[in-house]
Amino acid sequence: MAQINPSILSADFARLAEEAQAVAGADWLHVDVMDNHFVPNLTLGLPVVESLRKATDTPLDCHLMIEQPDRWAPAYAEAGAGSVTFHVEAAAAPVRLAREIRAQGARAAMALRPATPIEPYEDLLPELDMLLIMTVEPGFGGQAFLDIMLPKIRRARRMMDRHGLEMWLQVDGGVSASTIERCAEAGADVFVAGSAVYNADDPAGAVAALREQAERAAPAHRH
Ligand SMILES: O=C(CO)[C@@H](O)[C@H](O)COP(=O)(O)O
Repeated sequence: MAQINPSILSADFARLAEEAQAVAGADWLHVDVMDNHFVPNLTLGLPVVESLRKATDTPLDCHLMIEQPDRWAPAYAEAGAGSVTFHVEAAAAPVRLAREIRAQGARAAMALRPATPIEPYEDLLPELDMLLIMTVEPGFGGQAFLDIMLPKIRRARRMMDRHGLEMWLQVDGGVSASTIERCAEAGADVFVAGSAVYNADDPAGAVAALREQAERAAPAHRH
């Protein structure tokens, strides 16, 4: 089942509650936390996540693009995020961190920048509920999809299947009506979309259309 997670990075930050409600049919709301160190951009932190939690029933998928995720990630789970993603490039102890996130009752996810290979982390996969393969350099919305990431998505899905893991495979960056089918064919099942949703005249309609496209393109055995 394909899941569509609109990224509020492309929303109007002065109207976050309304913007969250505009995509009430989404599976998760993707919340990009950036610290201007791990990536060259600064967005929001724990107080905003706490407030968003109260403003919407859609579960929050927090993507931490920050240094020292070992110190901060469990607090996002405590603040009400249903899923917390840390970057492996920034984590000091990814296994311990994934266990701490799960111990707080959230799903634990690990993200890879475009240049980070998946192979060294194969043994970590059972500790995770989701793997995020970035399909742009993290930091900004509205960038062009990197189709050179498609082989990595395919390899990741094969690896998960080989280990018999039910975990989710998320893609983030440049996901739109013209790229989502290639991601779904390659094995992704959770799709973050910022500009493709929030720049649309009808954000809720864009979520539904993207989901339908992804469902249609998914390999038959994944339906
Ligand atoms: O994490 C990021 C960017 O670093 C993303 O979540 C973007 O917000 C996706 O935006 P679009 O590429 O879909 O416009």
